[in-house]
Amino acid sequence: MSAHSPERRGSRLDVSKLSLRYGMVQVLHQVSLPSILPGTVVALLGPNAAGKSSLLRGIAGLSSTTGEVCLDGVPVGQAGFAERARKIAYVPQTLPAASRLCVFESVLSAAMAGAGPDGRELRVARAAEQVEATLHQLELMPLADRMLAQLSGGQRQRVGLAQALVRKPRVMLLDEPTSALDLYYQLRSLEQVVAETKRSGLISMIALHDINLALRYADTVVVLSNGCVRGVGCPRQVLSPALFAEVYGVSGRVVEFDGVPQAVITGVRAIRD
Ligand SMILES: Nc1ncnc2c1ncn2[C@@H]1O[C@H](COP(=O)(O)OP(=O)(O)OP(=O)(O)O)[C@@H](O)[C@H]1O
Repeated sequence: MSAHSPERRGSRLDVSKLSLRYGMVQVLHQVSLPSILPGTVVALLGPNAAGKSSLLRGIAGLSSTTGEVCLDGVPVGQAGFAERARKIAYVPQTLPAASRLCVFESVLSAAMAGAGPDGRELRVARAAEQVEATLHQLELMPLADRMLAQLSGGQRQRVGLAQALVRKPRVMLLDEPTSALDLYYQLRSLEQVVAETKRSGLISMIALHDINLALRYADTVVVLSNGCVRGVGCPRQVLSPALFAEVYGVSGRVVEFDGVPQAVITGVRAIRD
């Protein structure tokens, strides 16, 4: 998958034959992806129940899987859960509302979790600087002192992104990070993710339902259906009329409008099972 020239070298991510089951139900079937290089934004697409969240959780080590997830050729499972969590940040769709922390404290605790082995005072001072920079970057400073429990769904979702970015992971797994956001913050948040991905050489894998956001921001798309990969590669090539029909059950195609690729969906093709 596509490479860029990040300021800081990141890690290559390899996902090989990843399978996941919940009880008797097989949800992912030997999912393998081409190597994902540092500085790549991957959009993870597919219909409801395709397995997008399961794949992200499997890569993060939050669900038990078979197969292999490697960073620079080393299986991430070998390093233990804490080390894996330092390298791979997973952001669920919604942060739990029940928290006694304010925004600054919640992002600070994420930064501390990702901090290196320096003395505690130094770590806190450095982490606090990083929190401030991240809150500025995501336009969250006005909310810094607000309690998480008092935020709107969209505000909480933006704080979740701040918690991931501040940790400076190698891989960021974002589960529908724009589902609660207005149009402005959908674009601004993904612009920040793309900028940080390129600047730091991390890998961002983003589950999305909005094809237009994928077309606008992703270097690569992975399309899942029934737990299998149905397409992977350059968004404009993968998102063909045949794929819209077969995977989503709709008639659609990608056109260029004012220099921006857009999906035009003209209708439902067939009633899906
Ligand atoms: N904890 C669970 N226990 C049992 N089955 C589950 C569990 N979580 C997910 N599933 C099942 O796994 C399948 C894949 O779900 P998953 O959440 O990964 O899909 P998704 O592509 O993220 O869907 P959506 O777009 O609707 O969020 C679904 O059939 C779902 O019902």
